[in-house]
Amino acid sequence: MLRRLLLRSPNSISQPLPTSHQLLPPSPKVPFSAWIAAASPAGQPPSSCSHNCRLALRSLRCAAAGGGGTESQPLPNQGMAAQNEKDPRLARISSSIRVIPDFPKKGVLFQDITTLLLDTEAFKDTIDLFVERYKGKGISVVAGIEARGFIFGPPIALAIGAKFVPLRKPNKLPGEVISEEYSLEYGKDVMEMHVGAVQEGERALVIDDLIATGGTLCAAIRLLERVGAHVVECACVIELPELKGRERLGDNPLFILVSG
Ligand SMILES: O=P(O)(O)OC[C@H]1O[C@H](OP(=O)(O)OP(=O)(O)O)[C@H](O)[C@@H]1O
Ligand SMILES: Nc1ncnc2[nH]cnc12
Repeated sequence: MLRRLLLRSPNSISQPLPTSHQLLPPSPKVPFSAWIAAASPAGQPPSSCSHNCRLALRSLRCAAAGGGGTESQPLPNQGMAAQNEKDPRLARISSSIRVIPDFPKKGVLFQDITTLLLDTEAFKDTIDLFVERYKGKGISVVAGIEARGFIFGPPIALAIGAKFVPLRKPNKLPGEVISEEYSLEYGKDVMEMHVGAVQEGERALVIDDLIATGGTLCAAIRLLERVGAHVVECACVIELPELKGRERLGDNPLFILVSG
């Protein structure tokens, strides 16, 4: 699915990485240097941002189902999300994410968070936004999805006083596991979790970098629910709304920072 035409940047690590989320190139097939020149200055949202990279800090449409937290520890609803959309940190986060067309397959617009990780302020703001939302909410487990959920999950877990549980690709965890198969935008995969890592009744947060079709997060939820945990919310840096992952999650709450 080709949603927007962007130029592919070179893979060479000697090149500075462009840090523009959803930045439209001057025209297709212009040289890479022209694309760089069109990028917004560091820390500034691209001029197209208000239209092309709408910032979204949404809680979910299923909040009414009560999945957003316990009655004593409610998570903010959509009203709070609208207020947070004005948070200036979101523009920097959005503009620090690089978009690469046709990776790993033709038609996929790949949202590359490695450029966000190079921007120390944007990376810190990303973690802070999640920590501000989840601290003091009685969450005892942060479950991070391999691979990119392993980047964002551990600092959040440490900051909110929860344990970190890795949800891994098959045959990576050495102990006894439970497994769930799931489908992806570009393939199929299996997710595994160590038996005994999460206890019945624990309150879990699921972290990943991105929701596309939602298949990955659904598999994570199934794993956690199989052992009797309560998934308080799923949280991602990026949502690709056109792939309707939010709908696939049904009543499970989803919190995201930016929309791709
Ligand atoms: O919403 P979905 O359609 O399920 O897709 C989202 C998943 O796809 C990406 O991971 P990927 O499977 O590419 O694995 P990787 O992080 O190990 O590269 C991304 O990091 C999410 O985990
Ligand atoms: N478009 C995309 N960018 C980055 N990761 C993805 N995972 C699934 N779709 C993706």
